[in-house]
Amino acid sequence: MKEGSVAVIGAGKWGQALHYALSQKQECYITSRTKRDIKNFTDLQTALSCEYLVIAIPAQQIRTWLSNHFEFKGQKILVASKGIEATTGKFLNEIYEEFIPTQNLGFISGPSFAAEVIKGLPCAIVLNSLNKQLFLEFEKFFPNFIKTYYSDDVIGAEICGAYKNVLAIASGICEGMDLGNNARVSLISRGLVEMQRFGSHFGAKMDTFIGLSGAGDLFLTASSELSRNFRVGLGLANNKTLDEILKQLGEVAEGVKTSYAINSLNKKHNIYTPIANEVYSILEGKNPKDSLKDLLKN
Ligand SMILES: NC(=O)C1=CN([C@@H]2O[C@H](COP(=O)(O)OP(=O)(O)OC[C@H]3O[C@@H](n4cnc5c(N)ncnc54)[C@H](O)[C@@H]3O)[C@@H](O)[C@H]2O)C=CC1
Ligand SMILES: O=C(CO)COP(=O)(O)O
Repeated sequence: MKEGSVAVIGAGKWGQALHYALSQKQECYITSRTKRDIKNFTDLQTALSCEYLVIAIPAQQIRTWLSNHFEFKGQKILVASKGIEATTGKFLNEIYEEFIPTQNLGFISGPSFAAEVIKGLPCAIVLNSLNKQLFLEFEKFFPNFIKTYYSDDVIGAEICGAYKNVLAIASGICEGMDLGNNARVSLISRGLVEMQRFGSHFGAKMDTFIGLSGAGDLFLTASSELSRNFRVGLGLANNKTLDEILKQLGEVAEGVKTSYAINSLNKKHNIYTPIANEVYSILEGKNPKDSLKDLLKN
């Protein structure tokens, strides 16, 4: 293993933005399935031989990718994806822990649109790990335009990052239906309460929901067309089919599959999640106008 070396795995929007950020202070490799014209692009084996890996592949592909390509040789990992595995209802930390010791795992959360990070615009994120030493090692790779905070609430960060994508779809639907600012902000506020209720069931810490990982990322994603999930919501409100919307998007919108995961988890654990339920139902064909009526019922 090349000591001190850093690589990003996955050259989508977020992988490329993180590669740009992490290249400011040191050399940083990047790899993906198809070759890209990016500085320090390398093959997978070279990337996997680095000591520090930042993995930015979509949540639903992680298990297969780890099974097929990854061999643990002591690498330290920062997970950059946001989502819940739809087939199992597992949070991303649970999947990674099947392959990698907990002490070697960290998770990025917080409001951070790739499109702004890649321009070097300032932002603040959280690096979540049960191992504070890991945070200290990764922290020094981040450039001056990114402020990094530490948290040991891995499960809280994972739930916030995944749940806010579903709420961003809901907010996009609200915007697409022209329901006004009062409606959108009511939805976001009640969404935060719902996300907290869901998270507390799984042991997330309350503080996480009012910080960058929770309210921060929710406010960002649920209020901007820069969010792919928000744009999925806009499309649904305009009666486009999900297939059409995703084809046009051409990038991952994690909230779609995560809605299915949350739908299974809230049924299994009997958690009251009215907004996520309506997003799931709309994805399954319910008319958004009927969802609105149901959400407004006292
Ligand atoms: N774009 C953003 O602003 C942010 C994205 N994220 C999260 O980062 C993750 C990735 O998102 P983006 O890069 O934006 O998506 P994207 O749609 O731009 O790119 C996804 C990339 O994943 C890789 N990939 C897809 N399937 C794969 C497989 N089977 N094996 C290996 N690699 C595969 C490919 O390199 C592809 O380009 C998502 O979980 C997303 O929620 C988190 C924070 C910000
Ligand atoms: O997580 C994000 C910003 O923090 C990106 O959100 P979208 O995937 O909805 O674009």
